[in-house]
Amino acid sequence: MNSLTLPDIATQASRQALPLEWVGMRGIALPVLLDGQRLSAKADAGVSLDDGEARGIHMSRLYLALATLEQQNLSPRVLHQVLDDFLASHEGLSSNAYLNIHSEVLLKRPALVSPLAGWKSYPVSISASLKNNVFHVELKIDVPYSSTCPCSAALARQLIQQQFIDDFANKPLQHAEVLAWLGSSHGIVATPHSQRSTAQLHMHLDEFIDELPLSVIINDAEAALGTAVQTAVKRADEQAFALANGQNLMFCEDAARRLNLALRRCPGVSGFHLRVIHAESLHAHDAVAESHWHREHA
Ligand SMILES: Nc1nc2c(ncn2[C@@H]2O[C@H](COP(=O)(O)OP(=O)(O)OP(=O)(O)O)[C@@H](O)[C@H]2O)c(=O)[nH]1
Repeated sequence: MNSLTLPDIATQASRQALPLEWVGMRGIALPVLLDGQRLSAKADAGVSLDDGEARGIHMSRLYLALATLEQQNLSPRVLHQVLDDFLASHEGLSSNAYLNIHSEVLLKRPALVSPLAGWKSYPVSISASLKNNVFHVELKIDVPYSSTCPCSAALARQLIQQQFIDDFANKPLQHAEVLAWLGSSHGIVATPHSQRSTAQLHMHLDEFIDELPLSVIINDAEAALGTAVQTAVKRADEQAFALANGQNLMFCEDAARRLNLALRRCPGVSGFHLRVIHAESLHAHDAVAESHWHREHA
């Protein structure tokens, strides 16, 4: 039997008395409940070390406090509770606590026409902090979508008009001939370029909401954009997607403005910063627009 007590380095005095803003662990593996789904997540947990004389914080106490998140759906209230636990276990050492959770939400999406459906994953990060008793929670979501360049579409249409002039000028129009011409790549000589695009949504949430408004935000963002990327696709779905893109031409500025107006109406969102990235197929660089908003308090 070992009668020696375990050395506890954390309780020693620091050789250099200096407070630290953030001390903790990053990348802790954790199963969480998000929107009723059990998901694999990574957590970053930390506190400030205000007592500059103290050698270290107690990492295990932060780690153990995360167990709450295995059982309860992630909500501002539960995040607040975990941050309270962080601080209660570091009384006299810390006044600020931080928790970030990174995961991917899976949503089942129906096809546009066929009776099929498939899964889409959305990267999600939740950042909560308790600083000098002020609680703050933010939510980041990435939403992928398709964007077709309106300028490219107009230029392509002009080329098609020019081809029509070349082929039909001074000729009586025959319905069957025009129909065949419209269905040929000889007639429709040019197509606009489209790109897979991403909306990076960074929202500040009301602290008293019961649950994180994940699906609401994703659904509203996709509805505002109009051309969400698809999952299961048959030809009928692809044709409907081509029509949706043709009726929904957008520059990155258009996408940013639409999202701004949609997010303002989302319940539980008190402010946001959004960035849309159109990964151009015209260029090797991206077209990007950003916008932010904060609710005015009466
Ligand atoms: N503070 C700190 N601890 C570390 C670090 N790296 C590893 N640890 C270890 O984290 C472990 C848990 O620390 P504590 O939470 O203080 O463990 P403990 O003293 O058994 O737990 P309590 O009795 O609750 O204080 C210890 O074995 C530390 O050595 C580090 O960089 N800083």
